Amino acid sequence: MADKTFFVIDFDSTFTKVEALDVLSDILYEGTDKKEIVGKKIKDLTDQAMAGELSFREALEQRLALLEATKKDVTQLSNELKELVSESVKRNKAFFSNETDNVLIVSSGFKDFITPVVTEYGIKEENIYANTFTYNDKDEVTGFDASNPLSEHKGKVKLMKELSLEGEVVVIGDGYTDYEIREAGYAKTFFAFTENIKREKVLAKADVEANSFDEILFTIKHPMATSFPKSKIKVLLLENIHQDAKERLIQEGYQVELLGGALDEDELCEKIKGVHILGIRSKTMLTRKVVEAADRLMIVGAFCIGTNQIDLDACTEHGVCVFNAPYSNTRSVVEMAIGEIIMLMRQIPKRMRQMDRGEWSKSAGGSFEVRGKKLGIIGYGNIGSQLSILAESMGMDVYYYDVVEKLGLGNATKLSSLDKLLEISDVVSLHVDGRPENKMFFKREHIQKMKKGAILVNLARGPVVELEALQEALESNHLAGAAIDVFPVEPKNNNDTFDAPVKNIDNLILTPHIGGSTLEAQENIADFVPSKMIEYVNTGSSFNSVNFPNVQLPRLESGHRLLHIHQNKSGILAQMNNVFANRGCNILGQYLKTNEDIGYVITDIDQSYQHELLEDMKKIDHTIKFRILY
Ligand SMILES: NC(=O)c1ccc[n+]([C@@H]2O[C@H](COP(=O)([O-])OP(=O)(O)OC[C@H]3O[C@@H](n4cnc5c(N)ncnc54)[C@H](O)[C@@H]3O)[C@@H](O)[C@H]2O)c1
Ligand SMILES: O=C(O)CC[C@@H](O)C(=O)O
Repeated sequence: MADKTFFVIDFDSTFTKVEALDVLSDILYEGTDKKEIVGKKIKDLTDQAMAGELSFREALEQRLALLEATKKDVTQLSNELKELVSESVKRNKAFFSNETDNVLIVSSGFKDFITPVVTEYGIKEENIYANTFTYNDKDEVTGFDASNPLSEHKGKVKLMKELSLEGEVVVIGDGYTDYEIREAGYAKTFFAFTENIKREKVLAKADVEANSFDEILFTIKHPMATSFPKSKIKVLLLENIHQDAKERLIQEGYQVELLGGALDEDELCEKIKGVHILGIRSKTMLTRKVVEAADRLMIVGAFCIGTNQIDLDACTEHGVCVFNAPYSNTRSVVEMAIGEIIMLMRQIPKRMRQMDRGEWSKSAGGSFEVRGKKLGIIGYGNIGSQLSILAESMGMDVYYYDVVEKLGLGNATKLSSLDKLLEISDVVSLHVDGRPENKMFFKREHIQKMKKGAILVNLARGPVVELEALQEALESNHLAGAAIDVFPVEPKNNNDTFDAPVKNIDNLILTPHIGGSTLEAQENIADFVPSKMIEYVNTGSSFNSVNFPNVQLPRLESGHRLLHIHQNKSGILAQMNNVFANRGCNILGQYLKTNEDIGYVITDIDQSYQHELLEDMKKIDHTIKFRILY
């Protein structure tokens, strides 16, 4: 930023979200037939003038002729406009008062309603350049002061020439008349402000498009630039994540790239550079090498339940917050398990294969109802316990085994021995999580301990079952059937080929990891995970994160929020509070939570603080990441 920079800011659709004369027309004609007709005419005239298609004076005259306003209406207008100030202007209130000598409102609107709005932001009255209404003795608006250059065609340019500001000038606005200042050489940079409206003709002329004041301050490296602008947040979504997720994140203002399959480690190390938010499913191995190659990564979203594909320790050490969707696809998995259990008990896969081969085998041999059969569930978590309810409602006797204490639902019986469960169950269904200790958890010895003629279902994780042993058990008819949805090695995408140690068995169902692949589940996930990501970006809330201390935060109403992630060492909070004390900073609220590895401190502070405070925060010992929100 130059030593002296002036900020020339437009009012309508820039400082405020709206065009003031549109609002005035609504006030005047509310509840009458005229509201729509006059409103439309006013809007058309405004758009034509803003796009440079109609001279400003003509547009102004025609618009005022349509409005029959009084001083009282103008006062009502400014009161309404106070509520309609652009969000990013509100967020940066401190900037306007800090730069009070350098901020100029240059508008072809009217001081009569602009002044009460902008002076609340510390903008000086003498720095407001705009038209003024003329009134008759009944306080009715009769027109405008025609000697004001801002009422003329190219009025803003004329005014800037008269002002001849000494310093660098940045002009910020949504209209063509704002661009004309830059075109005439009275400004160095024209920011086309698109937070409220995007005018293509104006955008085409812009030096920079800015969809918020945050972005402007960030771009010019203003010392008060704080929150990272949303439009600079890059999101990479892999593995065909549902389109709704992409749309949700785009709506939030992020840049989003969506790719079909997974990437391997080296590809991902390249692709992840500059990415702030990564979305994956079960195929992407997010290794330490990838996390270390990520130079901007803040958040990882697993658009599924399992997070075993993610090096959570590496993420935590690097201050990357990981979310998953722990419930969104559980029902889909349960329904698939139920369907497969019935199919296998009735030998349907075998019958289908026979039919394909032209064999007609109408026989009840080896086919059973599920009613009254014993279902043994291993892993009684979100899926296992839901399966328990549905299976019981079909008349199955449910038994379960879990490594932690779990309350049995319905009439399910808890077993404290895995062997006991294997010994009695007609169907064994695996629903354990993918923790490293569960690799090859269900081995040959467990398969052999299963009842003769029993059925095995694995919709949990591929490495959990010793598939070679399963193949032998199926070939020898020790087991009557199996359904396997997950495999130790799975293809990266739908174009890759697949092979597994278990195959060519009549009563076997193999599926390509689709337990959670229903449209309902994918839509639920596409809603849940982005909402967590957005909440973390906007409020710092880590609630439901799988690796961060879970902190649920209130929305920030005023003030600034400092988010500090550090290694969990003693004395960090004391250091932090010393910084606040030394910089004379008023703390509005503070939250601290730690886990074994990291501490997460959130401090809400009053907006008026010395900017050097932010640098001090980054220098605190063992800091991993620091960011600010407002
Ligand atoms: N096939 C699919 O498409 C699909 C879809 C969703 C989930 N999943 C997988 O299903 C599994 C279950 O998901 P969830 O949401 O119910 O998980 P969860 O974390 O809610 O439940 C897992 C349960 O298993 C228990 N457990 C872990 N190791 C165990 C062991 N060795 N012996 C006995 N109990 C053990 C845990 O204590 C926990 O209660 C996970 O592996 C998940 O990744 C697969
Ligand atoms: O959809 C996926 O890729 C994974 C589904 C499932 O394994 C999960 O963990 O939720």
